[in-house]
Amino acid sequence: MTTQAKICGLSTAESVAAAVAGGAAYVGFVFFAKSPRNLEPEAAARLAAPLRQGPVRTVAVTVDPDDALVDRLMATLKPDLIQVHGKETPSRVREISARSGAGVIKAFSISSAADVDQARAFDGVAEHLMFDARPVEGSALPGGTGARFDWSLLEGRRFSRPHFLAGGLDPWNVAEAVRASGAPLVDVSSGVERGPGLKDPALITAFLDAVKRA
Ligand SMILES: O=C(O)c1ccccc1N[C@@H]1O[C@H](COP(=O)(O)O)[C@@H](O)[C@H]1O
Repeated sequence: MTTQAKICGLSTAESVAAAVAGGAAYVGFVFFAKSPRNLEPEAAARLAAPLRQGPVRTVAVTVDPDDALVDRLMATLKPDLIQVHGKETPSRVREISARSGAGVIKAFSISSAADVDQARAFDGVAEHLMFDARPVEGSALPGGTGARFDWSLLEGRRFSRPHFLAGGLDPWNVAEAVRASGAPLVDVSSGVERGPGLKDPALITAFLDAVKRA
C-alpha cells in the first residue's frame, strides 16, 4: 500500500506549496503558544486558502484544546481534522468531533509497548491514531521535538483506521521507519526544518520523495 505523508508546522506559502507539489496528503498548522510553529488561526486560514478545492487535507494541531479554540478554528481555518496532542480522554475526543464536525487525530507519546496498548481505547473514536515519541522530561512541547521511539513497537499492530507514525522522521530515515513500523501514514515537522520553526522547501520535497520510494 502507498504510504501517505503529513507535513506539519507549516508557516509560509513556500512551504505549503512545496508540500502540495510534493504530494503530501495532509498539511498541519500548529496552535500551541509554546511552539516555534504557533500560528493565529486567521494566518493559517490564509495559508490554507489555495488548498480549499484540492485533495490535500488540512490539520489543526492542538494540545488539550478548549471549546473556544475549537470554535475559533472552525470559524477560520475550517480544518478537515483536528489533531489533539495532550491528555484528552475518549469522551473529550468524541465531544471535539461532535462540536467541530471535523475528524480527530489523537496523538500518543510512546516509549513502550504498553503506551501503544493505551491507544486501543481510542480506536474507532478518533478518525486516526498517531504514535509520536515521548518527549524528554521537562520539555515544553509534547511533539515537534525531533525525538524518536523504537519503530518496531508498531510492527504488526492493526487498527480500524490507518494510523500515523511521527517523531524524529526525516528524509534519510523515513523509508526505514516505514519498513520497521508498517505504518501507513507518516508525519514530520522538525526533520524538514533548517532551524526551529523554519521549514525548508527542499527538505520537504526530499522527504516526500523518500516516502514515495518507501
Ligand atoms: O510541532 C509542534 O510544535 C507541536 C506542538 C505541539 C504539539 C505537537 C506538535 N507537533 C507534532 O509532533 C510531530 C512530530 O514532530 P517531529 O517530526 O518529531 O519534529 C509533528 O509532526 C506534529 O504532529
